Amino acid sequence: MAGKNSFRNHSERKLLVLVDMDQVLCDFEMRLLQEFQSRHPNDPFIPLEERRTFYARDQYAKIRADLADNIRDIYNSEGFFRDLPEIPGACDAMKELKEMEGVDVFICSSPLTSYEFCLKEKFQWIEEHLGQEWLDKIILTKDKTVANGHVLIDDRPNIKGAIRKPIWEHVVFTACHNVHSDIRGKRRLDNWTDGSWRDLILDLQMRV
Ligand SMILES: Nc1ncnc2c1ncn2[C@H]1C[C@H](O)[C@@H](COP(=O)(O)O)O1
Ligand SMILES: [Mg+2]
Repeated sequence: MAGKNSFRNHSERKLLVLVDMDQVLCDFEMRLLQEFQSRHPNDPFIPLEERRTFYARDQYAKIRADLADNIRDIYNSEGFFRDLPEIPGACDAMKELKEMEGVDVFICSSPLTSYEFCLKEKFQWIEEHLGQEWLDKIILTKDKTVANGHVLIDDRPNIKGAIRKPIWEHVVFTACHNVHSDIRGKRRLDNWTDGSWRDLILDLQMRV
């Protein structure tokens, strides 16, 4: 009988890896801060090492309500998602993952509800940074708990949705806002550059 952490119920024996975009492949927080400082040089800002909430606007709202509105205006602007910088090593790791035997990798991202630019620009970012063939590897959903996979690599510490116990193991990708979060026994992946992601994948593959 399959145990709690076993993946034996899956019909395919490939490891299905879901990878988030914002703050895992692309640096949402750094660009948000740079743009905020450039547009509002006289307003207080939150340095990345002092970020705590998942949504930046929630932390800015505690300083002043209008700062939260300014933050939202930035990520709703044309070009914001298209021009996000890459998290170091992310694209090389994704390309290597895609070529790994016994691994199938998908990008799993939640678009903003105000989708005017965000939706299209997520596709543009993927095409520019990873290549056209990755356009077939995109799962865009407001509810990641309904996505099927063995593992979801995502910076959001608490991922909630319609399914109370999602099928995937959530590996928390370390980000400025979650360094101090209580992740309750979940594993972390700190970066794409020190090679530890390969150990994680090997470990997960042993259980497929
Ligand atoms: N740190 C963030 N502050 C505000 N909004 C954010 C942050 N990270 C992501 N978002 C937005 C942008 C995305 O469209 C959605 C969901 O992001 P995801 O990385 O897929 O959980 O929230
Ligand atoms: Mg994210």
